[in-house]
Amino acid sequence: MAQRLSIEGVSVDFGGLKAVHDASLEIAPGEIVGLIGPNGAGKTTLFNAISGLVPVSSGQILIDDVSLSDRPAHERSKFGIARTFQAVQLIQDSSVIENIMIGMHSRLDHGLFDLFGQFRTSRSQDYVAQKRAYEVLERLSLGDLALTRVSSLDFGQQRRVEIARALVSEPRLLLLDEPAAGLGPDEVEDLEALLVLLTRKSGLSMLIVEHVLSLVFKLCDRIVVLDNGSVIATGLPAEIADNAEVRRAYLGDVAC
Ligand SMILES: Nc1ncnc2c1ncn2[C@@H]1O[C@H](COP(=O)(O)OP(=O)(O)OP(=O)(O)O)[C@@H](O)[C@H]1O
Repeated sequence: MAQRLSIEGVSVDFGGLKAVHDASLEIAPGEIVGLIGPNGAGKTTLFNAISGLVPVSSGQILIDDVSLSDRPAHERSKFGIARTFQAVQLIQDSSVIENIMIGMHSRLDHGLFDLFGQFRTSRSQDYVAQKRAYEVLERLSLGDLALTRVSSLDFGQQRRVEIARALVSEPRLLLLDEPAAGLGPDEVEDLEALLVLLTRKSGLSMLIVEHVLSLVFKLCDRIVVLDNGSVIATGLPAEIADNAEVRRAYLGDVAC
């Protein structure tokens, strides 16, 4: 099923600060797009606008031709959007499988409230949810850790669990906010292999914010560069690496 994300002239203001200014970008079905730029450029704010955590001041965010602007965050997952956060946001005292099941709520039938307003899932829904959660864990080589408490996992494994939690809602567009932050070189390689597997084999689209540029330049079909809230360049990785304005604003002499 087609799923094109279009961001058209989006601005996000915080009081007098224009965190994002008139930004436009597109992600075609199956495409992997990198969003890079210096600290404070507005990358996370744009993610938050797409996932409905901050309102846009102007502009439009569309999935195919449907505007998401007036839809609250919990409804956006029904349009096939899922995300991870810059800081790991797992319940440390709970097991891996319990954390994964939390990500399934967007797919369950929210009509099932009992007379006292308590949310109920039927036995068959519980079964389907658990089966799906185990499938995703297996896909991410986390099956053996399903019953392990999150606090006893290393950081790389916790990042993987976060991705698994985003995937159980069966998204068509995955937004990853700095998935390589805090990982060592070997873990970054593992992450790259995982992301290739998740996208290229299944047609999942991805928008990835990342400061580990070697990962972005290897993985992405296209790269969008934000600086001071504005898109200053969009292009193929080789074009971005050669772009004089991007080098001045962000890349400097970093080898890509
Ligand atoms: N909730 C908020 N209220 C006020 N200002 C904010 C808020 N969130 C972000 N900002 C400001 O908006 C600007 C963009 O921040 P944002 O976190 O989106 O940048 P970023 O590109 O993700 O940076 P980094 O690479 O460091 O994560 C910054 O000046 C930041 O201080």
